[in-house]
Amino acid sequence: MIKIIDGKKISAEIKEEMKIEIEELTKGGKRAPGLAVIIVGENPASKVYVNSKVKTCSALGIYSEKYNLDSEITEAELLKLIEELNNKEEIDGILVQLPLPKHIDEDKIIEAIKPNKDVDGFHPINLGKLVIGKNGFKSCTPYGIMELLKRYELDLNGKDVVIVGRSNIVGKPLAVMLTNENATVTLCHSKTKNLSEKTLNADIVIVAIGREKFLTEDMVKEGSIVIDVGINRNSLGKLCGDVDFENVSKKTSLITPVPGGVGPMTIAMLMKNTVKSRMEKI
Ligand SMILES: Nc1nc(=O)c2c([nH]1)NC[C@@H]1CN(c3ccc(C(=O)N[C@@H](CCC(=O)O)C(=O)O)cc3)C=[N+]21
Repeated sequence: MIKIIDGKKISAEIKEEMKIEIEELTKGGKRAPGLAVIIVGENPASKVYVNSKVKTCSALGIYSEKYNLDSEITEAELLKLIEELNNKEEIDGILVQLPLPKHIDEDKIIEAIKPNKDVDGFHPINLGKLVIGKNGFKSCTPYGIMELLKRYELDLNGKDVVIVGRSNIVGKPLAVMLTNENATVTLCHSKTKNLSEKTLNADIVIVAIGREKFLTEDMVKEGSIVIDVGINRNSLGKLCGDVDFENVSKKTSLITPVPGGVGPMTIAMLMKNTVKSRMEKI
């Protein structure tokens, strides 16, 4: 029998816990947490994610504002909106959905968000705090993966973890988080030599590169744990991860599915960061 790590179930539990926390806050006469979500342009996938974030907010009692901006908006106009939201009392978190159109500098936008409202955890200040082990916002996807491992009571002490993919929003921060929990991390990427040799020796393999069926069964050790961060559409338009689930799952002791694995955790941790931001102002 395939043993899965059920991100959908765990994210539902986390959301339920937060809902109660928010109810208590507002019952005490305090303002609810507030999240502003900004989307630029008409990317259909981005729209789906943004709508799901807004829906989750309302299910939990989080106040939200959604800004649908035209793809032609200038960088200066977007910066102006961020500045307004930085100064807006009822907004605790600001999320600018990525990717942005090419004429807008993503780094500049991220850096304009006040670090104490950067619930995505993408600002250099928050990434820096993570590296030195200080309290800041953690990027939602790696944070969600850490929470999954924790709630499945998987001991990371001295474990060999291989991450494939070195993005600033998943691979790199995840390598730091796992290191902070005493795992031995190997961060692999497109220039890595003998990748299979590394993944075959790993207790845990985490793949975040965005290529369907990239991780195959000949690349994993019997009894290992596999975490799939990929979100791809296959030729039939079906959502799939970076792992050849059908075959890899025959060897793993635990594996995350796509959908229903890491994805729902990303949204849950965004909500968690928004609540944290609110609580820190009380
Ligand atoms: N500033 C910013 N922050 C983000 O956090 C961010 C972003 N930009 N740009 C795009 C990526 C992608 N992302 C996902 C969130 C939830 C699911 C999710 O809930 N997935 C479901 C399925 C959803 C479906 O059916 O399409 C699942 O895996 O079960 C997936 C992907 C957040 N992102």
